[in-house]
Amino acid sequence: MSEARIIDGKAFAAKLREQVAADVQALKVEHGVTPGLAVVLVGDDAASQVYVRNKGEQTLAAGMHSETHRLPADVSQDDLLALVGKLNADPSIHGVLVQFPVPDHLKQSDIVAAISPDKDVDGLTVTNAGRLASGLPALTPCTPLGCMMLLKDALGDLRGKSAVVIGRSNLMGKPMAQMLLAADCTVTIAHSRSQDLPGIVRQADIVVAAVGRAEMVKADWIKPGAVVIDVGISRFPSRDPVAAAAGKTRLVGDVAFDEVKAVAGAITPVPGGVGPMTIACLLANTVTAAKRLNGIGA
Ligand SMILES: Nc1nc2c(c(=O)[nH]1)N[C@@H](CN(C=O)c1ccc(C(=O)N[C@@H](CCC(=O)O)C(=O)O)cc1)CN2
Ligand SMILES: [Mg+2]
Repeated sequence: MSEARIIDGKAFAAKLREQVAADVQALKVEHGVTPGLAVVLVGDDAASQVYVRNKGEQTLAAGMHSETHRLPADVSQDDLLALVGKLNADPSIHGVLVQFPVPDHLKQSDIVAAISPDKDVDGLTVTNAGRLASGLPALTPCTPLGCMMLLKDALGDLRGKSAVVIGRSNLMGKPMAQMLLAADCTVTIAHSRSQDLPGIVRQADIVVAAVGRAEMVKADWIKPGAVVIDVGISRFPSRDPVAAAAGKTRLVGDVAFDEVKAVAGAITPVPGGVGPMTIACLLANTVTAAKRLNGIGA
């Protein structure tokens, strides 16, 4: 059997950003609306700083208004919620998100609950999660939205496919399962406590790994020809000791890529697979929110 097709999320995301930029231009010209995204970063987590900087740069590159609010790691919950309230009320802002993880003294669920569902471009509020689960128009979490785009591109029609999602987070596993269900897949949500995880995964035409354990999914877990989407990002010191000493890292997904690609039909790499889709979908969600807030048909 031939090796898996490598799904190029980086190229797909670049095309999506071009489409978003065209939509933004049309919104400006036809409606005088410039979509605006506000990102709130608490503390100095190294990876979050990179993601937030990329969000700001890509928002501007798409022609949108971008604001980044950096708060100290010891900010109080009240001060953070007050900022979210101000952004909810700001007519130049159509998307509001707080970058995760936040420091331990802050309560993630209360922060999410403070975001206006109309501006919830992470799709995390109970309103948007409920709307997704109910089959109503919703803003939906960016990473699973990106996974769905890659899956539809790889497979076309997903109807009747057996899909296993490994992971049950609000940001990824649960919305991913809802999106696959909405596409008429037969969906199983598995997780680190599932019994016989390899046996469950082996049934799947579509495997989405979002469990956060480096290289956990092995080749003998995969049905030959299955499409494998790897959402994991674990960071390790570079294999080159000189580079490692200089602080260089390498990224590893939840899937043992080198062995799984010999069995799968198609697979996303890490990096360059799902990751770049996250910010591209965030931009797309911000345009969707701007249209809905201005009563413009999406
Ligand atoms: N409020 C949110 N917080 C977090 C989210 C989120 O969607 N909303 N997701 C992740 C972080 N994230 C975006 O915020 C994100 C993760 C990864 C990438 C990405 O482009 N990954 C690249 C590798 C980049 C690298 O070198 O580190 C890839 O996989 O190719 C973009 C955004 C958690 N927090
Ligand atoms: Mg302003």
